[in-house]
Amino acid sequence: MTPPTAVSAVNLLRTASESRALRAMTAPQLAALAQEMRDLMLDVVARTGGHLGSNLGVVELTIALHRVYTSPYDRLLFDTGHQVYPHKLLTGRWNRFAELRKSGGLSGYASQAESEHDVIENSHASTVLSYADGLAKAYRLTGQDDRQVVAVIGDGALTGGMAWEALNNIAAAKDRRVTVVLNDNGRSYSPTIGGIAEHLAASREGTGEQPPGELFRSLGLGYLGPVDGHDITALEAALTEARTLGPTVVHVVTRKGFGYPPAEADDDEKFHAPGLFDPATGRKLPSTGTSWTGVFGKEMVRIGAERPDVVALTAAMMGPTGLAGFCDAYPERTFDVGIAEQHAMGSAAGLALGGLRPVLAVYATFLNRAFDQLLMDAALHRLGLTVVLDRAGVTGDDGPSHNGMWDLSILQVVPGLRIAAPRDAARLRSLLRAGIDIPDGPTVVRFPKGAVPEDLPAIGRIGELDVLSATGAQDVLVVAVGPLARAGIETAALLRAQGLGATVVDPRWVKPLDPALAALARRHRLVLVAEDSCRSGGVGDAVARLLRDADVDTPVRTFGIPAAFLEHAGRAQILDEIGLTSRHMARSATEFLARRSPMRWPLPVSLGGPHPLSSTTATRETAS
Ligand SMILES: Cc1ncc(C[n+]2csc(CCOP(=O)(O)OP(=O)(O)O)c2C)c(N)n1
Ligand SMILES: CC(=O)[C@@H](O)[C@H](O)COP(=O)(O)O
Ligand SMILES: [Mg+2]
Repeated sequence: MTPPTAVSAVNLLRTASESRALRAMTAPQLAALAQEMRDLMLDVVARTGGHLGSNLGVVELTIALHRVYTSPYDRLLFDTGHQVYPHKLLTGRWNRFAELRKSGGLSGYASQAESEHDVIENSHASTVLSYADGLAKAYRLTGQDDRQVVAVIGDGALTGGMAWEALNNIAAAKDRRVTVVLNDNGRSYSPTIGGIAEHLAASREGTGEQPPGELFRSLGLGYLGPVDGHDITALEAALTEARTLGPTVVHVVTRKGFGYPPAEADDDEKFHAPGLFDPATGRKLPSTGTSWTGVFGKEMVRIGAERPDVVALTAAMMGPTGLAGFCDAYPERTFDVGIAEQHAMGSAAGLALGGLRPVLAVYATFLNRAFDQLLMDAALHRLGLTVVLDRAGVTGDDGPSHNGMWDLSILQVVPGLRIAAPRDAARLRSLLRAGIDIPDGPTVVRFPKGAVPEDLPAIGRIGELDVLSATGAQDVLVVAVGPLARAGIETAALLRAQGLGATVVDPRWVKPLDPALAALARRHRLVLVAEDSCRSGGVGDAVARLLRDADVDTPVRTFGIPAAFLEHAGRAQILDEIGLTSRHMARSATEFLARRSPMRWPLPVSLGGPHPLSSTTATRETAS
């Protein structure tokens, strides 16, 4: 087969997953292909958002992988999967790449539905080696020993404990074909921390007392490297050698953001997830408004000045979780533990035992990793620590594994844990402070991704419940959790237009719920609960249980995220699709009440001020 020219080779790759086409390319053609891949990724990610630095860093590595191995017969596995854009371009998705992260378009992570070449969709770090271990065992038991299992893991993901649990097993199985490709760019978002990072740096730079890779050799693993991760020839030589060996680590040294100067110059995060930007200059488009993360970060700096016992922890996401300001102000009181949420929670328990007041900030979806530590290390010992869950609720574009939709369900069963869901910046600041002030058990404060809405003042307070509005008769009690307070208000307005009265409350603390909610519910004909979290076992179910336990038989309708993996799409689109909007809630209530019986007793007057109805001649209308 005559070697195609660079352009025709790219065209060939544009239409088919042709590792043969790749193998036929000459070095100049491969260089041209690599450049075309970088140009395309830059152009698209600048417009769609997504991951840039990590993908720019693995272009040559991915080309070499697809030239040495034959995917999908050989399995190419990628940890976290945020660096699979080159893999997608080389496996027949070049012409779809412009739809990256768009609804119905390409996922920003691996996707089995997109391609037989894709395996791990989870986007949660440090799992790839466990898949490799299991796959290799399966191939051994099913007589498919000739299938190579290649696991690409970043130096950041290698700081996750699960990776070492897997390595412990892989190292012991000399007869299984697992190649670990360690993509070492020295960074997670920011520089990777800890002894592992220091060992890798010493291996990269040939410094330190130990020979390169001693950490792996000492486990009985093979080690090849360090290899220049931007030299396709060197990469292919190492990978080809690794194919002939037992379980081996190929230590590949890459540069995050390689080939795009603004990314390479970005000392903070190397354009890890830069948002939208001008590809010509690298200038990031300013985000609109203040973010929830920003409000949290600023309040932490203020709290840090007032409370010298407050310390902060992050799992390799100092910037993304808003702790960079606290770290700048109080570096000795800030701990980046690597991508190690379980250890972060355990270390926070130790810090609390030592008399300090830890605040651990993680994305809500990654809390799942540290559930047992929160339960058995923090709650069992009634330790005063606060877990701040950013990206709580539907995030959308990052696909099913990134929605922060499980915390309000799994945390319901943690004894003594208190959970706050602020509806706006003012409540975030006050609830964060209240949470940090609770000394005898863990607290959680959760808020969504993106811009924080305007403050939404209460018109009254019943116990812990903020009353946001009370209009008309006592038909519907809307319990709106966190930022869905605004949707709750809108629901009440829509109900009013139907001649139905509604009371909207924000519980602020969703665990434990204030028992006053049951008494309030008793006075209404229907309770709606809206939560930006999974319906199964969430706040809605907790409200229903509270009412049952109080012998209140007012029906409860819950609105939240279904227990499903939601395909990637924008947040607003997803909320509409799952019916988590005021329109859906109002319609559901109206239809329900249209089928139901008469009114209940009048709303209590003492709402902390004249009942808004006292000044109007609201009529007691029942839905017709
Ligand atoms: C359990 C978990 N925690 C945090 C994250 C957020 N996250 C996504 S990519 C990343 C950094 C990964 O660093 P590395 O593995 O070195 O890959 P690189 O981006 O450097 O290629 C982090 C922390 C995650 N995906 N999973
Ligand atoms: C891969 C990962 O876990 C994150 O990088 C993800 O992209 C979400 O990040 P943001 O919500 O900050 O965009
Ligand atoms: Mg890295």
